[in-house]
Amino acid sequence: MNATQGQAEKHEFSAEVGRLLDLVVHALYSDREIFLRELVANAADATDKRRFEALTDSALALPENAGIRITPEKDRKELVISDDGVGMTHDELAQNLGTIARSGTRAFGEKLSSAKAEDRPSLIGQFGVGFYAAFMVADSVDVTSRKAGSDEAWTWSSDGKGSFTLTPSTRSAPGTDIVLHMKDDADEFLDSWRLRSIIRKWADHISWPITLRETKEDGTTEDKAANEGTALWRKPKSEITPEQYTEFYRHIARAFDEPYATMHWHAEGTTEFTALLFLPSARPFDFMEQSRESRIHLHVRRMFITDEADLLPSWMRFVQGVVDTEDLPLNVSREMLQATPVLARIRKAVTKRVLTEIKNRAKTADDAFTAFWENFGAVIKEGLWEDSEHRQEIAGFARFHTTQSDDLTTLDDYIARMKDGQEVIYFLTGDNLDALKASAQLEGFRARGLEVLLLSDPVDGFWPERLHSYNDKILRSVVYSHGDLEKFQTDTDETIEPADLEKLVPALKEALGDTVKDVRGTVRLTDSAVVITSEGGPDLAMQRLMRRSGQSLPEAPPILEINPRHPLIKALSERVSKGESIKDLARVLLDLARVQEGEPLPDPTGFARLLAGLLAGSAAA
Ligand SMILES: Nc1ncnc2c1ncn2[C@@H]1O[C@H](COP(=O)(O)OP(=O)(O)OP(=O)(O)O)[C@@H](O)[C@H]1O
Repeated sequence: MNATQGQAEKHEFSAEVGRLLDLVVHALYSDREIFLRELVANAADATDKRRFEALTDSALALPENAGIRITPEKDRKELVISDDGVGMTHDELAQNLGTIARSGTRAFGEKLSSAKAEDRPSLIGQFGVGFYAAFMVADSVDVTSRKAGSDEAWTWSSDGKGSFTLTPSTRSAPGTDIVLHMKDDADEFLDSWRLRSIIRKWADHISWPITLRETKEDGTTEDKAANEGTALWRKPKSEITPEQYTEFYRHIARAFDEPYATMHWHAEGTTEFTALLFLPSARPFDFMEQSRESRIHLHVRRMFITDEADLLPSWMRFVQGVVDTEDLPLNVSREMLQATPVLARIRKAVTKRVLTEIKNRAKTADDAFTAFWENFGAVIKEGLWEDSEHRQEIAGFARFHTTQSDDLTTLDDYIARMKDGQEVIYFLTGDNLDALKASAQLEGFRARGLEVLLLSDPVDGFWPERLHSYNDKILRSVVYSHGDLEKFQTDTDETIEPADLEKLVPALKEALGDTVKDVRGTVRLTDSAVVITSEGGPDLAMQRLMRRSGQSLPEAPPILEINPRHPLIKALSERVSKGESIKDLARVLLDLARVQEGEPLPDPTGFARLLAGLLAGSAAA
């Protein structure tokens, strides 16, 4: 199986692979055994893939005894992992094993290099380091692969130090052999008992047979079954221990945490299926960068079919697990999967069950649910935007930050705390929680004891437009709610005489020209002098978000609102009544409002110069 003929081509690893390899090998020493989990999972994926492709091309059919073979060669200090999977071409070997395609992998490298040593194993747990984990135990690795449907085989070889070679090779049948030339200190992974226990721990549920070559006392060898391969979800609940559930969850999610919730049930009736689903208790670190599709595994009569059947809405994509049905044929094609009503029925039932589980856990309102919400709330809120069927239910258990306290609140609790006469659930959206808490937009609401929801996840810019109302209470941004403020008393503004705006407003309008849409007095401010806002359409925070996500929006000048009780506005008003110019001050005032709102300045240098001039004047005075 090793390369014997032809010229070796030398290739350099992409820079990221080099760095990742270095990190994986040096940082994760204590968790070395997961190399086997990663290689066996890859072998199983490749075998699944070939089985699926053979449905439409019988030439690719798997051999009768298809499986994964693990062979320790103690004398040669080699460990060989072979599969009958789909295999890789020359280009696929170079691409898959020489570059990093997933952006998450890059982020992983960055996170790992900055993590404390004791946190590293759990990071690796959250992330399948994949094939490169082999270099934790091997000085060098040879991968010989023949693509199903092709006669050509190639061997990829590397010592994991910057480059790899590709050499023409031979293999009697399609599939892949991975030969690990083990490090001196990795002998334990050539022992059958050790290998067997790792397989039991990590790969027991893989439905392909895994065999382990064992040497008998007389020196002959025997391939012995090493995994149980029974589908755990088919066993009665009473026969499954919590540890087995956890191990299965970790296997299917490639995770290290405990499941937060385990849902295991058998449905009978119009559609028959068994489901074993989990809510994770930790968020995979690259979760927000992963694709938006649910990855629940669909099996038909125990046989893995696909993880692309979209069995749950994408706002539930954190759910992990398996659905196994009797009601589809084993040779179900992708087209059929999309069209069959069976899948639609299963999807409905499974979604309902997960929703009920989350709702029940939300009712307990304990720390575990808060942690769950902190991990996945930003994704769940996508459902408020796109899942019209469940929108109100999601709103019922969603949690929010507010101006009231540091604890998260529900909308029901917010409503219970509403002031007499308050009809509206107020919210403010923005980029981050601290900036929101300090926003000038909140001053008038704070002064009147009106609680405001603080929404700082990117998705918060969108869903309020579709939720409209909850329990007959309208949701509205504080940016568009200043009219409501007149209805509520505050004890701060009575004592200070407001400035006369009659001359100031036209003077500001003249000084600012078409850089503003309007200038007006406001009651929404107590501490700040000015605020900018927009009228109708998306508010300024939303406009910024939309621009950042690449949408082009027409530039609309903002409205400048001024606080008649602020000393600066009073001073300006006096200047105007004395007939003095406020041209420069007006421009600084507008830019100050922009800075406060987090808006970019159109002319930062001009602003700095003007401000320096004004400061020089006041410092000299
Ligand atoms: N035994 C194999 N047979 C066929 N292709 C393989 C095999 N092992 C790896 N590959 C290919 O190489 C790619 C990279 O493997 P690697 O384990 O590094 O990442 P991954 O499996 O895509 O992701 P992860 O392991 O991080 O979940 C795989 O996606 C697959 O295309």
